[in-house]
Amino acid sequence: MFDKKSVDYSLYLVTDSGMLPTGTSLYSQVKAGLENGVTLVQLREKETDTKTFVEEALKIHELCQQFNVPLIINDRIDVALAINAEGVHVGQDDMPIPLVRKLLGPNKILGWSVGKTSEVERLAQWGPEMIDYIGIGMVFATSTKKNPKKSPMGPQGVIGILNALETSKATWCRTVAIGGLHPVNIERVLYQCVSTSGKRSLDGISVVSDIMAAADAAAATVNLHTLLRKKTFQFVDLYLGNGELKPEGLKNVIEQVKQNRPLVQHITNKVHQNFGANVTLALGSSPIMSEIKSEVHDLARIPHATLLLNTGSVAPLDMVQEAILAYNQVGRPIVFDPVGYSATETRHVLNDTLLSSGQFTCIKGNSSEILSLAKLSVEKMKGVDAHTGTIDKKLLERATRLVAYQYKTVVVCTGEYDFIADGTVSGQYALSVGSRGKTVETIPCLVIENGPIEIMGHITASGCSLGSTIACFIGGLNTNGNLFEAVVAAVLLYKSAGKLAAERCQGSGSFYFQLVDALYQLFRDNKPETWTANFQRL
Ligand SMILES: Cc1nc(C(=O)O)sc1CCOP(=O)(O)O
Ligand SMILES: C=C1C=NC(C(F)(F)F)=NC1=N
Ligand SMILES: [Mg+2]
Repeated sequence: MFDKKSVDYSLYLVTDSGMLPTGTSLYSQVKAGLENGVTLVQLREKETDTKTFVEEALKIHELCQQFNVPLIINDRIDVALAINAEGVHVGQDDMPIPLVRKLLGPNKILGWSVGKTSEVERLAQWGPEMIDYIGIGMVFATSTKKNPKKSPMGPQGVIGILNALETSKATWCRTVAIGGLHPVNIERVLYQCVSTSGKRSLDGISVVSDIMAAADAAAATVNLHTLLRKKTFQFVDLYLGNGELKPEGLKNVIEQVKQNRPLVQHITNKVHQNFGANVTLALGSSPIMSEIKSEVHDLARIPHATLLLNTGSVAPLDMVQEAILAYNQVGRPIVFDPVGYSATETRHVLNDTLLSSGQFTCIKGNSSEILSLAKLSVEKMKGVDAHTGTIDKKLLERATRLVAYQYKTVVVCTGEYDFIADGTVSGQYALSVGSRGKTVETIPCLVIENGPIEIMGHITASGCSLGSTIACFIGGLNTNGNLFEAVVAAVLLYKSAGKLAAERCQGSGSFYFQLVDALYQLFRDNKPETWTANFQRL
């Protein structure tokens, strides 16, 4: 008898004979999968009559046994018992779990579809004898599941389920993600989907169409298997270090920007466009304010191209998502500015949709945007720290660290103080074991206490143009340039220029121009030792 505690959930094929390419069969697709690394199979046939289902199940079971791979039957407990399959997978609307377990006995695998944290709390109450694993989904939109009753949760929704498993102490429960999983997004899912404590990551991924609808199911499986064995997601062609900052580092960043004159594509709001273009020019870089879907792949391929995505823009969603895909595909950086993150439901949904559409290199926001991205709110924390009018620094540091860790990017939280945290954990990921010691508390983080520049808030697009500055500095790096260093340099330069301009100006009008001049001068001088802004490590 096989031991259900030793199941390998890493590459879980769920069948569907409704999408088979001509010349293939259910049997041939499953066989190709098993020969190339599938570790678990689920027979899921919604339209088949019982007689055919049982015949198929017997054949597929016999095949799985040749590879010593367990077979799970979807929904049909009677068929599972009839053929003595290794387990059953049921959904929320199928037979109640305690009854399924009663029919199966203790030694068979029982899997459950889970999409909400309340369902996790339920399974925890049932205890370790009940649910063995959960299918967390759907992660992304998929046409495979007919009339779905739930909407895509994205990698951040998966993190919420992993956190709920920890909170409810369901340590025995294994996890696979499912829904729209393909090579284009699997590394990002494995990289981001770690519980916030760092203790737990996904035990595997589950696919239907990537293999079942593949003309070459063997090649599709090999590709998936390779991604699962990789340990690093090099999502951008930069050095994702562990926060080290070399003494000459800041000077070195600007040298590279001067040398490489990066192209910075701005997809941004109307008010920021002109100022952002001028800031980009002042920083020896070349702006392009294109929102044309059909040229975005060409732009992304221009050497040192970088995307600045500011969601105050009204560019069509499909064009923005194409831009994210284009820059991710060529490993070029994207700076994301989630303007008004949750000020309105519309913005909340739009920003969450974009945040689950690709891997960002840097997220820059003001304190209220970062606090809401971290799902922390001043109100919620008010009881803890009676703060004196300004949001307390501990809360902002925590929020910056959380967002960096959960989205695996560098995060800049701007305001009275600027916090910068590096959640990229060197691009590392691993199945099941979590982050192996890299936690929210231990990722690199620093604060720039430049003192408030009151007048900064009196001109348009001052925050947005910090985004342009960060994009210029990241984009200007040579391959393997230090990402964290470039972001720190950008914020230090920007704040120092702001301070200089505030001293020189006679009002908000001249501040606008003094700021561009100050950026221009400090950039060309490239003497970081003269900059007035400085940082403290946290
Ligand atoms: C079977 C199934 N369950 C889902 C859930 O969200 O519970 S999504 C899904 C279909 C996944 O198919 P594909 O890999 O082709 O996107
Ligand atoms: C609806 C489903 C959700 N998840 C899974 C699996 F990934 F296998 F756990 N299988 C299903 N049939
Ligand atoms: Mg079902």
